[in-house]
Amino acid sequence: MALDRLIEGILECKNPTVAGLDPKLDYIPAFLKEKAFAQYGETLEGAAAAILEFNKGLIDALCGIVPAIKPQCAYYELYGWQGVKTLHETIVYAKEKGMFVITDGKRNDIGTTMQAYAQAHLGSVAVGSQTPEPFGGDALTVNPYLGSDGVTPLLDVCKAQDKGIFILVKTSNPSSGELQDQVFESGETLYSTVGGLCEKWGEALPGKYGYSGVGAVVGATYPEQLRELRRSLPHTFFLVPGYGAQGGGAKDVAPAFDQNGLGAVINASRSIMTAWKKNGVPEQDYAKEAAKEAVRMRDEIVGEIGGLSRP
Ligand SMILES: O=C(O)c1cc(=O)[nH]c(=O)n1[C@@H]1O[C@H](COP(=O)(O)O)[C@@H](O)[C@H]1O
Repeated sequence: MALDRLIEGILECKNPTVAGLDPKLDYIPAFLKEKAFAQYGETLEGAAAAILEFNKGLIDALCGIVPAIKPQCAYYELYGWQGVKTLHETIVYAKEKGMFVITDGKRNDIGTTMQAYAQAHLGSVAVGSQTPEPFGGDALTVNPYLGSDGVTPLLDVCKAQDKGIFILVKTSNPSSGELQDQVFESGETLYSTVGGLCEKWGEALPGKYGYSGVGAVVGATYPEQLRELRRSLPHTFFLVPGYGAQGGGAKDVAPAFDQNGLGAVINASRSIMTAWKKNGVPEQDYAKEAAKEAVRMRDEIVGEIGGLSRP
């Protein structure tokens, strides 16, 4: 089961974190942009080439330290089809380096369309006698707003292709409570109801460490909800964004973990990608500085939770 592979990567690296790759041209050192623009001009192609080099440098520096990356599709779509090609090339490169890839697409639609998203991001598609993998990520973030028939096509693809999904349960943004904290007549919140569905959907994808292939996204900015959901969702692995740039710290994310220091992977994007700018190091050292920040983040979180152990 796919999230077992993520858990194994976490245990090998002794690091329950994921590096978000949300590249904007502003984050990219001038020397990489100059090289790409000299070859392709100040065009979408030039931007996409600079992003690919930036990502490859980060992946080279982070692999072996961080078990996974999470590219957010929007930052690639921003640069048109050239950017989307870079998304694919980034996924392929990270997988070649042995990293687990969570494609952050937050996709959802009616069943037939969801089937297409599932095949695009986690599966394969028939083209004549061939069945190429369009993107090839290991897991996809998913919006549950359309209900079960928007999710079950993914479960079938996950089962057939050994992939996983992360369902938005309690997101990290300031307005997440507007809808997600609404209380039903039963007294249950919307986010806990969606959490319950994750447990149910996950029965189709059991894993060997007790966590299913249906994970939940719960923000680092809501530590109380993290604690509540960790207790109520024993088989649901958490993807926890909101550490770093959004203000979450090690103490905030600690309630996401179980007694073995497992059960969650904490994401940081900007704080890793832009560490070189924040710390004022020479731009050639951008990847080294990202790795330094990833190690600092790992040590802070592992220190807070008291280590990780194989169940
Ligand atoms: O699904 C996500 O990854 C996600 C869910 C959520 O609730 N909050 C959230 O910030 N994210 C994503 O996590 C990343 C956070 O980036 P930083 O704030 O730069 O670390 C972005 O790619 C967001 O799109």
